[in-house]
Amino acid sequence: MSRSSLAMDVNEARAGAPGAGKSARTAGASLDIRGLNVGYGSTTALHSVSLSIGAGEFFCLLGPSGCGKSTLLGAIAGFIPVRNGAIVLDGRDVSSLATRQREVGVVFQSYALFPHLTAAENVAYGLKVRKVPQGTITRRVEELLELVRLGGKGTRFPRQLSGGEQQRVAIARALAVAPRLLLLDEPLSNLDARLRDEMRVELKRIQKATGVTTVFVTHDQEEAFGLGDRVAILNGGHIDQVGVPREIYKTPRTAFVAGFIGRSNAFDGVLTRTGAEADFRVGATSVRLDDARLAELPPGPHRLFLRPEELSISPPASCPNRIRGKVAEVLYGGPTATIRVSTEHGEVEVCGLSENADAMYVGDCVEIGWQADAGFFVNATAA
Ligand SMILES: Nc1ncnc2c1ncn2[C@@H]1O[C@H](COP(=O)(O)OP(=O)(O)OP(=O)(O)O)[C@@H](O)[C@H]1O
Repeated sequence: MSRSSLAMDVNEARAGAPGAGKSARTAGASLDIRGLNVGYGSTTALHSVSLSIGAGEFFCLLGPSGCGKSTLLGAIAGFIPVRNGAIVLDGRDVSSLATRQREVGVVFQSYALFPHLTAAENVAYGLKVRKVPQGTITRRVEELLELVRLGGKGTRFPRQLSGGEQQRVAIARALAVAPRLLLLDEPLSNLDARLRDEMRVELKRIQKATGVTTVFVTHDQEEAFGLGDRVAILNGGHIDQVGVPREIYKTPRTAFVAGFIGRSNAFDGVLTRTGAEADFRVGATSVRLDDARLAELPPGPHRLFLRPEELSISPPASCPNRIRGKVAEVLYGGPTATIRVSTEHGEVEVCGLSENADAMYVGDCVEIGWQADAGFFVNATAA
């Protein structure tokens, strides 16, 4: 189905929705969240959260349990009142509007389908409530069921559909009223690993086809990185970092993000400067760093984080950084293997191709190396 035919249908579907007409030209709205404070009684769940999400963007909110992801989504949807701040959709402050007037579609972890309605009737529900003409409803439901690859299954009841199919009905139902914003709260976490992978691909396809701005909540880093054009990391009701997945992985801005995203080895060292000379030492080991990075670091203590895949065992002679250790554990993981090595700086995790670990055994003496541009430092003031 082409994007233009969907967009045309979107306009028709939206004709029955409040505020129809003038805002129906593009499928997705831009979203600005400004200084949002949200709480429950004496608990403050969101502290002055600000975010800008572009029209048509697939944006992920990622963070551990209790960091405020669902609260933020609920506030955007209009389910949870805000104490301060503004939620602005395409330049219009919607903070005090009811959910229905915000033109948002919501999909939850539990599909929340009406069990006594068929898949098609579930998808049609919002359109019926909005008194959209029956002909438009029939056409739109058919198109949406095709979009989520459920063509021909419209007459089935939810109990006659698999978990993945039910979730696709829930997505089609949320899209039926042509929302400007699609909000998804851990929608894949009830599915098994294989189905979850398939649904990720489907979701991305559906989002690109409709162009609807999407905010997706998850605690699963792989999911957020796989789906999100950009990702925000929430920590205790604050946003620690917003960026494209690669930027967040390669250059975490806070110690929390460094610890939460991926795995890393931490080396505590001290930088000293004597005239133009700078020396970063971890214990007695002098660590070679890129000149540009060295220039940015003030004298004093710093923690160098190195990803397991940035380290190699038996590095080439040209490798500027190397430490010795003893293999403590070899963990086979299919294409890659993780080797834990005991060193004078503590246990270090190295990840590489498993074929390189085939002849490695616990107790072997090894050398670990890394390049001068490997790893990252966390800004002390942001940590
Ligand atoms: N109805 C409520 N009443 C009181 N406190 C609440 C309520 N809902 C959430 N909270 C608190 O607000 C904070 C944020 O909760 P929220 O559900 O938004 O986190 P989350 O990141 O979505 O967590 P999870 O991943 O476990 O769903 C938590 O401290 C939580 O205990």
